[in-house]
Amino acid sequence: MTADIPFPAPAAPLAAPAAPAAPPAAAPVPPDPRAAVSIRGLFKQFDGKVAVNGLALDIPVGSFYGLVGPNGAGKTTTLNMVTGLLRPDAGGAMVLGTDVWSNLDRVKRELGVMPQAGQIFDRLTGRQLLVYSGMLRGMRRAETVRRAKDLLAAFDLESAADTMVTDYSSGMTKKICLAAAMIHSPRILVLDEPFESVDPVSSANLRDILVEYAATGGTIIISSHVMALVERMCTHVAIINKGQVCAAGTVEQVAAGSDLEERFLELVGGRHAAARLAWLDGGTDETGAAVEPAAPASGGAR
Ligand SMILES: Nc1ncnc2c1ncn2[C@@H]1O[C@H](COP(=O)(O)OP(=O)(O)OP(=O)(O)O)[C@@H](O)[C@H]1O
Repeated sequence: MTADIPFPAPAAPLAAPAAPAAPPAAAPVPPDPRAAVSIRGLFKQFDGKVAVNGLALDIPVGSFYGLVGPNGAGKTTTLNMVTGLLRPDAGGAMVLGTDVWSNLDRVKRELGVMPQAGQIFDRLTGRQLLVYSGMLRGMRRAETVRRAKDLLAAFDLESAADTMVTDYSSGMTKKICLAAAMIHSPRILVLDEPFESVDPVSSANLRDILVEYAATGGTIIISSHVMALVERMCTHVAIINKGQVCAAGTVEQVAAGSDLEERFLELVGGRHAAARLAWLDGGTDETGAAVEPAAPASGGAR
């Protein structure tokens, strides 16, 4: 157990969130070893630009946790640091009481991380990819073959089981990536935009699989831009903006009696009057004069 290991502090002063002038900042809350994931002071910058800025969050065991935020808010960078794919500049995370960066192998056994399409061996067939993913996790071949069959059926991919993944549609690729993350029955699933490009029928099936998984005590962390989906499926949500958590809790707490999307817009801001793209009507220029179609270039093939 490594619950008492303090997370590394930044070596030099970092562009941490501005502290209020008064009252003095409270003592930092230590990470919670009972949480599925407990994040404290997570910080990452790329070329001097801060992507994640001292982020802290506790994700309870058995929750279906949605991370939402505008483009570039730092969701993927946070998930990459929590899952051991990217080393933080400062701060850290604990997974089921184990510090991520001092026990990476142990932490990885607990996690099922959905790979991105560009991170898989797509010249394997769907079935081969699943068997490979299971065996990579130390599972016996016979067991991986059995589970691969179940997963292919659950994700409606049986007819494409022996087709190379490179020939899958983007929705099918998403599904096989999710299946690959689940084959070793991890206790925590981390899914970056799992429903993107998945058709409504497959989405509904996928939702059922995830809800069933959560009912058995599994924890699911998804990032998504689809607020209605988060509101419908997730038990908890964190709104992330500019590399920090600006609200977190159960969906009801965060929505605070409003629609989650309304609340998101309220907290994140960024709405502005629609730009007038007058030329979109296709007929007039800025003076209101009719726009003539350009004459075809002369000298072309006749
Ligand atoms: N490898 C990288 N190199 C340089 N900058 C990066 C890198 N990864 C992320 N960033 C920057 O960090 C910031 C946060 O990016 P991140 O991908 O974490 O946001 P996000 O919330 O997942 O966004 P989206 O919803 O658009 O996927 C962005 O400004 C992004 O440009």
